[in-house]
Amino acid sequence: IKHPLQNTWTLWYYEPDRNKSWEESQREITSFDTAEDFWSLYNHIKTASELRQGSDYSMFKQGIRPMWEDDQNKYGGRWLINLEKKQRVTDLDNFWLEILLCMIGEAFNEYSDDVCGAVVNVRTKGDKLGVWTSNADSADSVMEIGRKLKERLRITSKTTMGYQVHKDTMVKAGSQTKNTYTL
Ligand SMILES: CN(C)c1nc(=O)c2c([nH]1)N([C@@H]1O[C@H](COP(=O)(O)OP(=O)(O)O)[C@@H](O)[C@H]1O)CN2C
Repeated sequence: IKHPLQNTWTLWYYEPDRNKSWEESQREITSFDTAEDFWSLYNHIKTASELRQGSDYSMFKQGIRPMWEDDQNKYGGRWLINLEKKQRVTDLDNFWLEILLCMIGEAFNEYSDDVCGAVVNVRTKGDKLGVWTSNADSADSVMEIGRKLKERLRITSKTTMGYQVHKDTMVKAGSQTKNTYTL
């Protein structure tokens, strides 16, 4: 039999389309709830570094849409990892896979329930990885999730990680958003 996961996860794909709104451009691909089905999906699709620039993958718990406005996201924020351009070849795909495995493997111990999902933004100006949590005010939860991420991704001080509250990002989208926590 297949190995069941604690949660069901949904993969979304975003590609910019001038004829559609941002929300309409978010496409739900498929959901899975076993380790085997995760791997067959992962091995079937392009890696993040193979996507067109401007595209995103998002993987969220089933029922949570990959957007600030979702009830599960609106009081939360994200741990954001900004990559250097050259890290697309060396780190992007490894970091993204490691984040996916942390999530489906519930690696954040008692704080795994606060994890909503993760987003990878493939951008000319530098790729970004975000892990979204549901409550920006739970400092211990946010910090423990950040610490575990840093550990599992083996992120050194070279790569910065900051936690941004979605409410702040929404109003400052495009310019620099302040980090409420940093690691
Ligand atoms: C419901 N709704 C409209 C809505 N809900 C959302 O949740 C949401 C958006 N809109 N986003 C839009 O994408 C632009 C680029 O952000 P980016 O994170 O791709 O980053 P770049 O500026 O492309 O690097 C954002 O400026 C925002 O317009 C982003 N976003 C998460």
